[in-house]
Order: sequence, then C-alpha cells, then structure tokens
Amino acid sequence: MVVTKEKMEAWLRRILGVDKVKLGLLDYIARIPRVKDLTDVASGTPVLVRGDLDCKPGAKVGEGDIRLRSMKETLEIGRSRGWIQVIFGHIGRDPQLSLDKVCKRLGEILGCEIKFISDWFDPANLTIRPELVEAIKAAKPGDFILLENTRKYDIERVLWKAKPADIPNLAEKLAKVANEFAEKVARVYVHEAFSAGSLDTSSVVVPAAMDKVALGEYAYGEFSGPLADCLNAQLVISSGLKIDKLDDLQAMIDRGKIRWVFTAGSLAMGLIKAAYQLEGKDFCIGVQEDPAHKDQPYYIPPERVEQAKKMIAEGRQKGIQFVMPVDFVLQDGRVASTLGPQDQQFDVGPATLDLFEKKIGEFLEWAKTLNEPAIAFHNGVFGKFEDPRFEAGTKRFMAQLKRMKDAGVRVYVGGGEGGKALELYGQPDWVTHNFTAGGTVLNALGSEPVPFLVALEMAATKSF
Ligand SMILES: Nc1ncnc2c1ncn2[C@@H]1O[C@H](COP(=O)(O)OP(=O)(O)OP(=O)(O)O)[C@@H](O)[C@H]1O
Ligand SMILES: O=C(O)[C@H](O)COP(=O)(O)O
Repeated sequence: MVVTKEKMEAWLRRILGVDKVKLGLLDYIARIPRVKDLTDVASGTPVLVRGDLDCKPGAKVGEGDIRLRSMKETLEIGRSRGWIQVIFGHIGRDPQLSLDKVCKRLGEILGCEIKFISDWFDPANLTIRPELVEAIKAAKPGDFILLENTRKYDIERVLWKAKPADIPNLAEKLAKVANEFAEKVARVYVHEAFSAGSLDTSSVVVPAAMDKVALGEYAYGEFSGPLADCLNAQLVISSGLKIDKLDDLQAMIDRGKIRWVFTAGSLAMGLIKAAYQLEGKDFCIGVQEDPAHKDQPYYIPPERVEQAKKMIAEGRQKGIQFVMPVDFVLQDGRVASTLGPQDQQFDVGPATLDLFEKKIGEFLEWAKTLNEPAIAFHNGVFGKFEDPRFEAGTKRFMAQLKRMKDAGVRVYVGGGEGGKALELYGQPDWVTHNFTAGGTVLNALGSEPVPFLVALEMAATKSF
C-alpha cells in the first residue's frame, strides 16, 4: 500500500498519542496476527524482520545474546517457509555502534552465513541503496540478510523528541521512507523485537506501508503470557531513578488489582514527601526538590508530589498499603532518616530493608487467603547500585523475590536495571520470569501503549 503524506500524518497522530484510541494490551494482542498465521506468504518472498539486536554477545553462544536467541523460533519459521528474511534493528543509542558482532553471533545461533550490509540507506535522498536491492535479488529461499544499525541514519531517530506540531513537516519524509521499504525491500513485516519500545522509524513507521504485518512468536508469547499475568498483580515494587514512573504506577493502580505498593530509589522520595504532607507535615528530600537541579533526572517537581498525594490518598481509601523507605544512604555514605537541603539519597538504609522484609511477610500471610497464587511485579533498583557503596539495598532485597517465589507467588521482574540486578545478585530461578526488556514492559503495564503495538495494530486493521 502506498502511503500518502496525509495518511502518514494520521498515522503519526496515533503514534505520538495526539489521537488516542482506548485499547488495552490484550486488545492489541488479539488484533495483531502472529508469524505462524502468515501461511500464505510464499517461498522466496522477502520478509522484513524488526529484530531484537541490541545486545553485547560474549565469547560463546549463550553469553550476552539472550535477545538474539529469543528470535530463533520466528527466524526458523521463516526459514522453513523459504522466506528471504531481511533483519534490521538498533544497537545502543550511539549511531556509530555496529551490528557486525551481532551478525556473526546470529549466524552461529542459526548455523549459517548471514549476509551483512553495512551501508543500505542513502540519507540525502531517503532511498534504499542498490546494494540491498541487489542482495535481496541474489538471495535464495531461506537466506538471511542483516542490515547495519538502523540508528546510524538520522531518520530512524526523528520521532524521539517530535512534538505534535512537527507532524506535518515529518509526514512527507517518513511516508517516503515507508514506501521505499515496501517498494525495494519487502511488503511483509514481522516484529520480533520485544524490547524495541522507543519511537524508532523502523518499528513505528515502516509497518504503515506493508501489506501484511505480524508479531514474532517470542514477542507474542511475552505479551500473552507473563505480561498478561502481570496485569493482575496484587503487589508492585516500583523503584528506580525517574519520577515519571509514577504515571505507570498510577495506571497499574487504576486497573484495580494492586493491594500493596513498595517503593524505593530516588522516585520514592516523591511519595515519602507526599505521605508526610497528607499528615500536615513536610519532609525534606534534599537536592531532589531544589529547582537548581531541575534538569537532573532525579529532580521531583512540586506537581509530581501533588500527583503522589492524590495517588496515596485515593489508594489508601481502596485499601492499598504503601510501603516506603524510612532511612537512606546519603552521598557521603552516611545512613540517616532525614535529609538536609544539600543531601541526596543513593540507596535505602538497613531499617528500610528490615521494614520491607516484615511487610513482605505480611503480604505472604495475606496471599494465603487468596484462592489462587498471588502475583508480584518488581521494577527498577533501590539505589545507584553500580557503585558498591550504594548496592546494599538492591542486593539484599533480591532475597525477598526468592522468598515470595518459594511461598508460591508468581514473581516477575521488569527487565532493565532490575533485571540486571537479579543477574548480579540472584539466580534466574528466584523469580517466575525476568523480562528481556524494561521500557516495553512498563509501557505494556503502565500509562502509555507500547509504540510498536500501536503501529502493528493500525497496519493489521488498516485503521488509519
Ligand atoms: N537514588 C537512586 N535510586 C535509584 N537509581 C538510581 C539512583 N541514583 C542513580 N540511579 C541509577 O539510575 C538507574 C535506574 O534508573 P531507572 O530506574 O530510571 O532506570 P531504567 O533503565 O528505567 O530501569 P528499569 O528499566 O529497570 O525501569 C540505575 O543505573 C541506577 O544506578
Ligand atoms: O535495551 C533496550 O531496552 C532496548 O533495546 C531499547 O533501547 P532504547 O531505550 O535505546 O530504545
């Protein structure tokens, strides 16, 4: 389908959330076909696969390549059907980063040579280079081609900071890019990049021009299995650096199942301040509330404290327990239960961990009263854990995940930094499932839809 500028404007309004459609995660999953459903795509057909390539393969297969292995089932389905699969995707945020090592490792996983195209796009004319067109022509059924880092080209990143007012300017260029892919690369598109939650052109624009789209088997399995289960979590541990995770927490609470909220990390300071203010008192959160730090990721503006107050007040009325830190490790390593205006917290203190352990015990008692296993979702880290001075909170709490799992709770870790912490301080079997993505998981459970699901749903239902 050729995408006009007007169609692309409508498409971008949905992608950027200007036009909203109220769909839940399960609606998206029901409306998007799976790769298994593409039974009428003939052998020899080129198929674009948006891959989960953002990883650092270690010395041998199995090391640092879980995202590549997660694509195997989908790629094998395509190979068995004789498709010519053109895999593309990003690595990191630096446009200079190369996928050459990823290409080699993917070849090892699939047991074949993968043709690597290092320069496949002409950014001056927004066209696909002849090298790629020739490579597709020369490919045999079942072959794989892998394209260099999509973020090498500026057009991949134009939507990251786009505002609604930019849509008319961007629509023509992005329509051209989508049409180039459909004309010169493939008209069938498979998304097997569970972690690609950003507004990359490859995953949120290219599907617009495709005749057929589908979700890969791994992505489908993650959404319809563990993520669908997390929608019913009764306990959430919301931690990390940035206060905007409050929106996601609110969305989880609004779904109505949450009964216990544990919070830690720098974002918890906003909730602590809010809880004090609800009692007519105040609590200094140090530099995190100092407007001189307003450009820092840990800054908590007054409106976020107001938002937290409303969340706590309404939540308590519904019977939700909010469990918050009571002591902190400060910038110089001091442990304190209060902060001065120049202080910054970088970890929770030992009294907090004692409190959290006691409260997990209470949760487990409460969970025994349910007719089915309880569900817990853990996101983020309790402090700046990469620095050994501030790792104790994140490290010690990992044992509570195991404790819950051992007691029969289904325990999920939302990838990202929390997932890294589990790998560092725990064992994979301490939890029911550790997601291979952070941002996508929070989007799926939180306040904003997953951008690539919005794109795939529009492309599948031709509703734009
Ligand atoms: N006081 C703090 N509390 C929590 N994290 C902090 C703090 N200070 C610095 N950080 C750092 O911020 C990062 C975590 O931030 P954040 O939770 O926003 O990350 P994320 O990548 O979104 O994580 P996730 O994907 O698990 O949600 C970690 O690298 C952590 O070390
Ligand atoms: O590592 C990730 O979480 C994904 O590859 C997404 O990366 P991004 O946050 O750079 O879009």
